[in-house]
Amino acid sequence: MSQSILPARGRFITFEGIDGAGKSTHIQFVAELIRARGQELVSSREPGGTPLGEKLREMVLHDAMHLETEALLVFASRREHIARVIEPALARGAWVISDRFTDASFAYQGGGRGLDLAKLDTLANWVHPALWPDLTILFDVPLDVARARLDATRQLDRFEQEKADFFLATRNEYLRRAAQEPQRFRVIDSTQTIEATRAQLAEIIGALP
Ligand SMILES: Nc1ncnc2c1ncn2[C@@H]1O[C@H](COP(=O)(O)OP(=O)(O)OP(=O)(O)O)[C@@H](O)[C@H]1O
Ligand SMILES: Cc1cn([C@H]2C[C@H](O)[C@@H](COP(=O)(O)O)O2)c(=O)[nH]c1=O
Repeated sequence: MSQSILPARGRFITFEGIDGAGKSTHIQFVAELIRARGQELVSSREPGGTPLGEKLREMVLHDAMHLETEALLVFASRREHIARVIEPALARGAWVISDRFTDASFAYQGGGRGLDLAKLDTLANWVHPALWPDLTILFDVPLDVARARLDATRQLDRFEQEKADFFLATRNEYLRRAAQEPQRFRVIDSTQTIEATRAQLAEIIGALP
């Protein structure tokens, strides 16, 4: 009788933080660290990561909508992302890094917009009952630092135009989740220099089995 040997499941790593915290700056660096380990890597983002998800992203970032519509759209994008990108990649042994995942929904829709966290739990349990990141790297900065970085660089989308109390609540919800799940989260002080952050990231990725 022949025995099939399945590839070991890949790892799923997510990056989180308020807008301007610096996560996008560091994702390419982490991707290179992982590829240097000889791993196949899929680098993606949310909302987005699939053709349909990217259309939903445009709506979520630019069109005014009810806060529950916003939550449903980010989870619709996520459902597609998991089915078409994340699960197939993990199943064939590839590692997946995603610029944001469900922690962003808890932080932005829950913390920032004030949507009942129990509704977000329901959506998360429906859309991905058995999938959570193996590691979540949270880039943490005070609001004034994030705001100065954003103002210096770009045209602001619907979230980036929000006021300080929105980002304060978003950041607090991220930190609350990180404190609740210390085994999954690594919190990086993103007020450090880019070089110091890179050194910390190299340590974190290097320590992964
Ligand atoms: N440690 C740092 N020190 C100084 N500037 C930084 C640091 N990290 C990032 N920046 C700068 O801040 C700006 C915003 O960074 P980045 O785009 O990575 O933020 P982000 O968290 O991905 O934001 P968003 O989620 O809105 O895309 C960039 O111009 C980047 O060069
Ligand atoms: C996944 C997800 C994202 N958001 C928000 C957070 C950001 O403001 C944007 C994405 O932009 P980025 O600069 O590429 O990070 O979308 C959200 O509100 N809820 C979510 O679940």
